[in-house]
Formats: sequence, structure tokens, C-alpha cells
Amino acid sequence: MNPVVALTVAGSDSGGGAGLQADLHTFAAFGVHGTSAVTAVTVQNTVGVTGVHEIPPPLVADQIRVVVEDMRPGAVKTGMLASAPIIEAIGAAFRRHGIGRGGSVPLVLDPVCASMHGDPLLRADALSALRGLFAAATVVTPNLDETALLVGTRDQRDAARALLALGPAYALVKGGHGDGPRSRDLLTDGTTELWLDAARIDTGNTHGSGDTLAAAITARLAGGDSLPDAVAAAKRYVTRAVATSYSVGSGHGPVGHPPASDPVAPPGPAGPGSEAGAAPAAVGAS
Ligand SMILES: Nc1ncnc2c1ncn2[C@@H]1O[C@H](COP(=O)(O)OP(=O)(O)OP(=O)(O)O)[C@@H](O)[C@H]1O
Ligand SMILES: Cc1ncc(CO)c(N)n1
Repeated sequence: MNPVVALTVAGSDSGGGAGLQADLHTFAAFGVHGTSAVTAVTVQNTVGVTGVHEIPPPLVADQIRVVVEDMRPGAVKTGMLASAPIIEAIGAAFRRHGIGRGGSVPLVLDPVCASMHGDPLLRADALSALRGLFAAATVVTPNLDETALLVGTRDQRDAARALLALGPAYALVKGGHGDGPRSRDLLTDGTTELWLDAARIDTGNTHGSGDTLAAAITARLAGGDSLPDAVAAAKRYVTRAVATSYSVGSGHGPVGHPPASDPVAPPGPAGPGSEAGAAPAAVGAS
């Protein structure tokens, strides 16, 4: 039986906690075969990012092409995209291969702008190119620092409204950077609003939490979940990931990647894959 396949288009974190390394750990935890198109190599550890080497845009597009032609991922995720030329090459590749809205493969767009240490992972002149990719996304998953940069607000509802105006089917505005006792994320398609709520775990070891949440959504979408079901499963997973985080190095340690308690089911007779932008349903996470 063919495995479910997911693709991440992301940067490498040499420290192993975030970026495509976190994505591949997460895909594996859900029992999904992970593939990757590398956008940039970062020189990074638990303390910070000291260097970035961008991959030439045609090489990024070629990685996407060979994976899609050979293995047909059930869903795609983007993380660190680094520069406007790389984003434009990715956008063209997605259109060519039917990835994102308008195509048949759901797209989870995590608009990574900086590391948790505040080191830039996207060139300042690439913000408008990144916004331009939003219309292709099934869901965009910014944190509050990213909503401030992208749409000028840290209010979760206002940010979601402004993000949806850029064209994605759903906005998931994460609240991990708040400081209350709960870690609350807002999922909305403009009609239905869903708060995903969990107790905030008292730890500084949250490196890779955002990548892990978006990768878990991608894994579940690849297995055929609706978007709200995928987000609910991913929230449960990232909460366990933060709970199993650990210290390594002298800075912020990574989240853990325990096996998912609800792994992706192998494809049935109809095969994996869901409609990009499926209808919302009432879900909750605790
Ligand atoms: N201390 C915590 N306890 C529980 N959940 C958390 C905690 N920190 C983050 N989360 C959850 O982890 C997910 C990622 O959120 P966050 O806002 O940290 O993303 P991010 O900033 O993009 O992550 P990264 O650190 O990878 O850049 C969200 O679901 C958030 O609610
Ligand atoms: C390569 C990479 N992607 C994403 C993040 C954000 O977690 C990071 N720190 N590094």
C-alpha cells in the first residue's frame, strides 16, 4: 500500500529544532512519508541564527517538481522562504503542479519572518511577495509578531480579518506569544470562528512549535482530514510536543515529537487528499 506523502518547502535549521527538521520529525510522528524542498540553509543553534545561505530559486522549484512528479504529495507546507525571487519561483511551481487553492493539493502557509530569537529569516523586501502567495493557501498560520509585520496588528480577530482579505481559505492566528495562562489560537474562514485553547506550559523550550503545528496540519490534510479536523488534531499534537520539550544546548531547546496519538490512516479505496478549503465544522481542543 502506498504511504501518505507530504512535502515541506522550508529552510534547514542546523540545530535540528525548527525548520524542515521539525517538519520531517512531525510527518514521521503521524506516519506520513516526508519530502522536502530546501529554500535556505541557516547557520543556527539553540541560541540564534548567525548565517543564511539562500538556495537558487530554480533549484527550489526543481526540488518541488521532482517530488511532485514522482510521489504526488497529499498536502504541502511552506516555512522559511527567505527572499522574493524564491517566493516567486515557488508560486509558479505551485500553479504548475496544482498545489494550493485552484488546484487539488491543500497548502499550509506558515509565514515565517524571524526565528524565536528575533533573527530575520525573510528579507525585508520580500513581505509583499509573501502576502501575494496567501491567495493560494488553504490556511495561513502566523504568530503575533508575524501578524504585526504582515497586517499591522497583534489583535487576533483583527489580524484574521485582514489576513483573509488577502485570499486564503482560513486564517489560524497563533497565540503562543501571549502571556496569559492559556495558549489560544484563532481559526476562522470569515464565517465560523473557532478558538483552540490549551493550558500554557511553563517552559522556554518551544523552539520549533510553530513549524510543528503547521506540519501536523499538513500531515492530517495529506491523510484526507477536513481543515478544521486537521487543525484540531495538530493543536492536540503541538500541546504534547511542548509538554515533551527538552533542554539541549545553552539556549531555547526544541519541542518533542512523540508518536501522534491519532496517526494518519493509510489511504482507503478512494485514496488520500481533501478539497483545498473544505467547509468548517465545530471542533475544540483542550
Ligand atoms: N508554552 C506553551 N504552552 C502550550 N502551547 C504553546 C506554548 N507555546 C506555544 N504553544 C502553542 O504552539 C503553537 C505554536 O505557536 P507559537 O505562537 O509559539 O508559534 P511560532 O512563534 O510560530 O513558533 P516558533 O517558536 O516555532 O517560531 C500554537 O498552537 C501555540 O498555542
Ligand atoms: C530554518 C528555520 N525555519 C523556521 C524557523 C522558525 O521556527 C527557524 N527558527 N528556522
